[in-house]
Amino acid sequence: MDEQGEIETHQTRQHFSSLQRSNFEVKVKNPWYRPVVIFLAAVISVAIIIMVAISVVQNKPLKQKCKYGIVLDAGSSHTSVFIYEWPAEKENNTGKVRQKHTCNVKGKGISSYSNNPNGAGASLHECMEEAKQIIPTHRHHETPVYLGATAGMRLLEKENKGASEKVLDSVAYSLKGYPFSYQGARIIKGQEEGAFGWITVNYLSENLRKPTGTLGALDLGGASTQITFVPQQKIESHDNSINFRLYGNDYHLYTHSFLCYGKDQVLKLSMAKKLESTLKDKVTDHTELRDPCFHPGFNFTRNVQSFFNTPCTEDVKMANRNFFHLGLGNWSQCQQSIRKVFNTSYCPYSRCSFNGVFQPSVDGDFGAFSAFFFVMDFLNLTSDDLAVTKQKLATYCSTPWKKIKENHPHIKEKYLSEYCFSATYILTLLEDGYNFTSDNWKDIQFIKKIGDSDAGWTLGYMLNLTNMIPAEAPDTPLMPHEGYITFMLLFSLLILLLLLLFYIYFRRSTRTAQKDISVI
Ligand SMILES: O=c1[nH]cnc2c1ncn2[C@@H]1O[C@H](COP(=O)(O)OP(=O)(O)O)[C@@H](O)[C@H]1O
Ligand SMILES: [Ca+2]
Repeated sequence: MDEQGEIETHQTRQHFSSLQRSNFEVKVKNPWYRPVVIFLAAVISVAIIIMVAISVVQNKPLKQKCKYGIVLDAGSSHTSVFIYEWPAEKENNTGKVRQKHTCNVKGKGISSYSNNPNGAGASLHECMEEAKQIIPTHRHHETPVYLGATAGMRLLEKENKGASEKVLDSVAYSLKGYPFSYQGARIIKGQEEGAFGWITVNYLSENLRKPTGTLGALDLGGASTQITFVPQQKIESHDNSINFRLYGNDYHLYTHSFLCYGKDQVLKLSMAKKLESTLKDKVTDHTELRDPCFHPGFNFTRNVQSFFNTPCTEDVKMANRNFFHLGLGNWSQCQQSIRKVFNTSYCPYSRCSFNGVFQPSVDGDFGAFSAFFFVMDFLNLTSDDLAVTKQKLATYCSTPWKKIKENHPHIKEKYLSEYCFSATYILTLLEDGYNFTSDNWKDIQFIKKIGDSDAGWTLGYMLNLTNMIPAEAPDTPLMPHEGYITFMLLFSLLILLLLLLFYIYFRRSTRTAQKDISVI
C-alpha cells in the first residue's frame, strides 16, 4: 500500500468508526427514550387527571351546610317570626343571608296582652313549633333567637312600665323553652329600627361593598314610622345621627323614628283632633262626625274612648260618648285634616320635617316598605307620578262605601274602610312631612321584598348582633369558584395537548434518525 492508499484507508476507517459511534448512539436512544417518554406522558396525564378530579371534587359546592337565625318582630299590630338561612362558610360575604321562612303569629301584637301578660308568651307557640320543624335538629342549639319589640311596646312602656316588663318577661320565658339559643327579648329604639331597616335594604340590594349609592329606607308601621338615609348635608342633631363602618366603608346616616305616626296611631290622633273640634261643645249623645277620610255612605256608631286609649292622644281631652261616624269621601279635605297632625310652626334647626325634628333634604333613591307598600299596593298606586297618584286616590276616596265593599268582599271591613285615610296620610307624610316633591317622587320605590327576603329591620338587626357584617372587607378569592374550575380544566387540557405534540414531534424525529441510519 502506497502512502496515498494508507491515508485513504485511515480516513475510511475514521469515517466508519464515527458512523459506528453515531449508529451506536441512535441505537441506544431508540430503545431507551420511547418507553421513558410514553411512561412519563402517561404518568403526567394521570397526575393531571387526578389533580383536576380532586380540585373538582374538593371545590364543588359541597352539600350546602347552612346556619340559621330567628328574629321575632313584635310589632304594634302583630308579631312575625323570621327564619334566616346562610351558607356556614360564607357568613361574612354580603348578600348571603336569605329569608327561609316567615310565620305570622295569630292574634294581635304583644302589647295588646298588657292585661294578660302570660298570653303574650303563649301566643308565640305555633310559630316557634314551626321553626323547630324547619330548622334541622342538629342546628337547633346553635341557632340564635332574638325578639325585638317596636312602637306598640314603646307606647305600653310609656303608659304602664310594669305591664310592659311583664309582657317582655312572658315572651322571654316562652322563648327560653325552645331548643334554640335564646339571645334576648327587648324593646328596640326607634333609631335602631330605622338604621337596621336601612342595613337590611342595602344588604339585600348588595349596595354595601360597591361604590354606588345607597338606598334610603322608609318604614311605616302601625304605631311609628322611620326615615333613614345618607344625607348630603351635615346632621345638626346628635339624636338623628348613626355611624357605621361596613365592609371597609364609612356610612353617616340620618335617621328619625316618629312615635305615634304609624298609620293606626295617626288615625287615632287625627280622629281625636276632628272629634275635639267638632264635638267638644256638643253635649248630646249621638252627634255626627262628618269625616272626609271615609267613603260616602260609611255610617257607624262609635265610641270616643276607642280613639283616646293611647298616649298618642293624651294632649286632646274629651269626655266619653258615642257619635255617628259618617263618611264624606273628599280627598283634599281629608288631606287638610291630616295636615293638622304635623306641627310645622317651629324648627330649632336650619330645616325640619315636622314637630321640630331636624331633617336634611331627602337625597337619592328610597325603598318604602311595610305599610307604605301594603297600602299603596292595595290601591295600585306604586308606579304613577305624584299628580296621577293624587287623582286616583281622590277617585278612590269618593267611591261609595257600598261599592268598595262589593269590589273587595274578602277584605276585613275595618282595613277596607281605612285605606283612603291611610293612603292620604302616606302622601301627606311624604310630601308635607318629609318634603318629597313631584320631581323626586319617582325616587321612591314601594317594595315588600328584595329577592326572597322582606324589607324590614329584622335582617339588619340579626346581621348586626351576629357580627355578620364586618367593619373591613374580607379577603376575596382571586377568582370565583366556577372560574377557578374552568381555569384548572383548560390549563390541564393545554398541558395534555403540549405533551401530545411533544410526543408526536419526538416520534417523528426518532423515525427520521432511524431512516437516515438505514440509508447509510
Ligand atoms: O296586608 C296588610 N294590608 C294592610 N296593612 C297591613 C297588612 N299587614 C300589615 N299591615 C299594617 O302594617 C302595619 C304594621 O305595623 P307594625 O305591627 O309593624 O307596627 P310598628 O312597626 O309600628 O310596631 C300595621 O298598621 C298593620 O295593620
Ligand atoms: Ca314594624
